[in-house]
Amino acid sequence: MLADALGCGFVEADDHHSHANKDKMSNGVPLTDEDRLPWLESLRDTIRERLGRGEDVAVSCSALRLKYREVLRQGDVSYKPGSYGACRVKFVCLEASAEVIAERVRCRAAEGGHFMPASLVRSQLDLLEIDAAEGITVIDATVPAHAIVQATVAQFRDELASTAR
Ligand SMILES: Nc1ncnc2c1ncn2[C@@H]1O[C@H](COP(=O)(O)OP(=O)(O)OP(=O)(O)O)[C@@H](O)[C@H]1O
Ligand SMILES: O=C(O)[C@H](O)[C@@H](O)[C@H](O)[C@H](O)CO
Repeated sequence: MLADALGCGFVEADDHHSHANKDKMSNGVPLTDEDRLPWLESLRDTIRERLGRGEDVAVSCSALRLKYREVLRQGDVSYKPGSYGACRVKFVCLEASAEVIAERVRCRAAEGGHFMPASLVRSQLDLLEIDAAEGITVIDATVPAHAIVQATVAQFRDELASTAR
């Protein structure tokens, strides 16, 4: 929905996970940083390729830790570590309580549509870290999806305009 609103391409980060990573998560075992590195590098390369072609892209991704986001920010070849504001790779954090998130994941797992069990939600939230200096946009994810998109686009238009090349 966000990609449509921005008129850009879309990449689902889960499509970049190896079979081994997906199997691990299906079995209720959290991934390690080592498991995640090749996945993040693959996403970084995809972002780099798209930006290199002059395209924008929206990526849905559990970029939980600052060091994961630093890999993704390298998708902008001009990125200097720590210069968050100047980076073409922007993040939006969809915020909801642990209960709301676990319930959504449970519903989705019950529909049989996803490898990720609700039992892993706690380990994901335990890893989530956002450094205030990053200036990440935080959006309330408990409102309807179209309102989330609207709020995100409003934020992104300004931010993207300021780093457009
Ligand atoms: N704004 C919303 N209001 C109510 N339910 C929502 C909202 N957004 C998503 N959901 C529901 O939450 C579940 C998970 O949503 P979705 O698969 O889009 O999340 P996701 O961020 O892609 O998850 P993951 O990163 O774990 O794959 C779905 O069942 C979806 O219908
Ligand atoms: O880094 C990870 O542990 C994974 O990317 C997970 O976060 C899941 O794949 C995601 O939450 C389901 O979409």
